[in-house]
Amino acid sequence: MFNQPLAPRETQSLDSPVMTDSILTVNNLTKHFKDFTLKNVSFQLPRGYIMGFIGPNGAGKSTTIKLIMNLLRKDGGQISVFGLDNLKYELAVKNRTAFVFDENHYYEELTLRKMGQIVASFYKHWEPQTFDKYLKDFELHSNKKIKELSKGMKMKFSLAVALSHGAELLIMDEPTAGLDPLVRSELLDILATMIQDERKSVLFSTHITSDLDKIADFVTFIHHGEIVLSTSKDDILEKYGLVKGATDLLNEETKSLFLGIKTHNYGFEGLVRDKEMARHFFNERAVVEKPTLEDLLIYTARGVQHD
Ligand SMILES: Nc1ncnc2c1ncn2[C@@H]1O[C@H](COP(=O)(O)OP(=O)(O)OP(=O)(O)O)[C@@H](O)[C@H]1O
Repeated sequence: MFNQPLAPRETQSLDSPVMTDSILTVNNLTKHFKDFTLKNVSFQLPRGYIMGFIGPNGAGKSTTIKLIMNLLRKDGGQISVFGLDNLKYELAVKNRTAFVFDENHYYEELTLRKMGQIVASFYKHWEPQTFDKYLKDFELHSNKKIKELSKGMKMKFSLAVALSHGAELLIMDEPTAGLDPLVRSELLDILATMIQDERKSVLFSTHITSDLDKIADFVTFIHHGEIVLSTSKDDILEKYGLVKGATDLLNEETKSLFLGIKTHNYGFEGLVRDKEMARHFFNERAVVEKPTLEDLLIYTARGVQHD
């Protein structure tokens, strides 16, 4: 069912949760910079799921996210959030969206309580009790100043803010970058809990693919400003295959089966889109295993570079 195109319902009611299957639809999004172009980026995030947005450094993840949040001006395409155009209904979209990114955008000298009060005034549906509950759960003392927080604590504070205004869509740009494994694991648990409310969705950009192995339902992979694939994680892990064999199996014909290949002293490893086809083709001569998302990222990036 995950691969079916989801038709967003263009209901333009602003406050009530819109019953649409797709909470975020990006269609043919284009942005030109001097040395980089985001090319016709399209994907859909269904309501109630977590999507990992992966790609190597400079692939266009932050640019796409900034365009969704209207922090950059697009050159073409459409973005609809909750079935609403993100520019035309910017305020309504922002009230229902939480944005967490890997930079501190709070006043260093303020206490968490004071900062919370200021942030509260930006949102229509601020929930003070929820905010206090998260500060407590995350062991953040409300009388501490922002500048006294560690990187992990700042991330938790951003998350407490993000989760306290009834947002249905949580967009996180590299939230796990620079966090220790314990805090990363806590963050993933929080997201998994959040998603139990089936109205909520998370778009999560990262190049730490092991985080996505644990929690993502969908994966959208961007490379050189283009979407390479956008599908359910299970679909990728079931269909794609990592082939391992002796180098003498490689010739012009067999090489064309691979999205990316790495050769070493003992043989080769390569990623194929169709595991069953590779099993059939190589028969007993090669081993075909389930890839990880990291394999997918590495081999697809290699393959595309070598085209
Ligand atoms: N304001 C800008 N002006 C010019 N070029 C830009 C601007 N913002 C981003 N770029 C370029 O766009 C490309 C994509 O950058 P982007 O930040 O979207 O990548 P990313 O996938 O988020 O990378 P990373 O994982 O390193 O954060 C890069 O080549 C970057 O130099």
